[in-house]
Amino acid sequence: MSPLLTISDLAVRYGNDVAIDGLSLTLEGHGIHGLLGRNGSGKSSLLSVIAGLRKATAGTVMLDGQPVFENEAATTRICLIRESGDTVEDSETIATALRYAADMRPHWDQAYAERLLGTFGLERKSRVGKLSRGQRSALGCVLGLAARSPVTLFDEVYLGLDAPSRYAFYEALLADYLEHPRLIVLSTHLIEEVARLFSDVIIIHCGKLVLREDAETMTTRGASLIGPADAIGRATLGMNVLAERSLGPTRSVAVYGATETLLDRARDEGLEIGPLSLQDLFVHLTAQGDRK
Ligand SMILES: Nc1ncnc2c1ncn2[C@@H]1O[C@H](COP(=O)(O)OP(=O)(O)OP(=O)(O)O)[C@@H](O)[C@H]1O
Repeated sequence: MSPLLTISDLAVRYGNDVAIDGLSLTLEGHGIHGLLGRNGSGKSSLLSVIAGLRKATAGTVMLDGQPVFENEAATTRICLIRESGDTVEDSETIATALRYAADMRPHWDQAYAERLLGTFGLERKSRVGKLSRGQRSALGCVLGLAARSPVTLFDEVYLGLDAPSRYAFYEALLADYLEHPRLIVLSTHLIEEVARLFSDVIIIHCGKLVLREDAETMTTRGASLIGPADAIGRATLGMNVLAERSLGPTRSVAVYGATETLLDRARDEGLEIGPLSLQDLFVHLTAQGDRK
């Protein structure tokens, strides 16, 4: 059965610090969801509440209609791999970490885990406490992928991984997802590197949901327009202008929610129309608004 994750009016506070502020979101079926947000926007807090590791201050997280917090039936179906790489005690070996994961994870694939160790150059007998930061992250990738959990959450797992290892992770994730579709959430700051993996994108800012859109729609709705300032002014009437910049008489704008009709108007004005990358869209959408 494909999972249904329902997050309703979620709030997470640490004393007076608001990490998540009335966020509602439904994730259904299979997909690789990109979770984007600036530093301190609440990604890790959100993921740890989804995984049932932290109690929400208010609101609920339900998996297939059941609350996840203090509910083993739900939490065994959710695997969160955190940026800290806190998988097992430092004194344990990688082999032990794999054994624990095999005990905890009903869909664990030991042969796949062993292959992934080879991919990331990890040794079964190595002590976790002696791993470098990147090797710790690689172990997190192995544990998260081989768990094959119906809901798999990767929270900035790439920290410390070098570029070849990050690309190996992306390739493994995509190949394994295609063979074993599941609900994956990947939080990342390396947007351009992973954008191609996302089936949809969730952007949060100051603990609130700013945008949730499937990746394909997102690329068709965003555009950059360049041309004379007066023509830009006429063409962008009715468009959602996220950012603008002037260079002498020329102006460039980033717009979101552009329909074909509006873009036709921009073409008629002789404007140069280009794509808006996910990274640019993210930067513009999260450029304003300080946490209170
Ligand atoms: N244990 C904690 N105690 C107090 N405040 C916390 C704690 N953990 C997080 N916060 C605060 O909650 C807010 C959200 O933090 P969170 O770690 O969820 O953000 P994030 O989006 O994962 O950030 P980053 O991208 O920098 O890792 C921040 O303001 C942070 O200072």
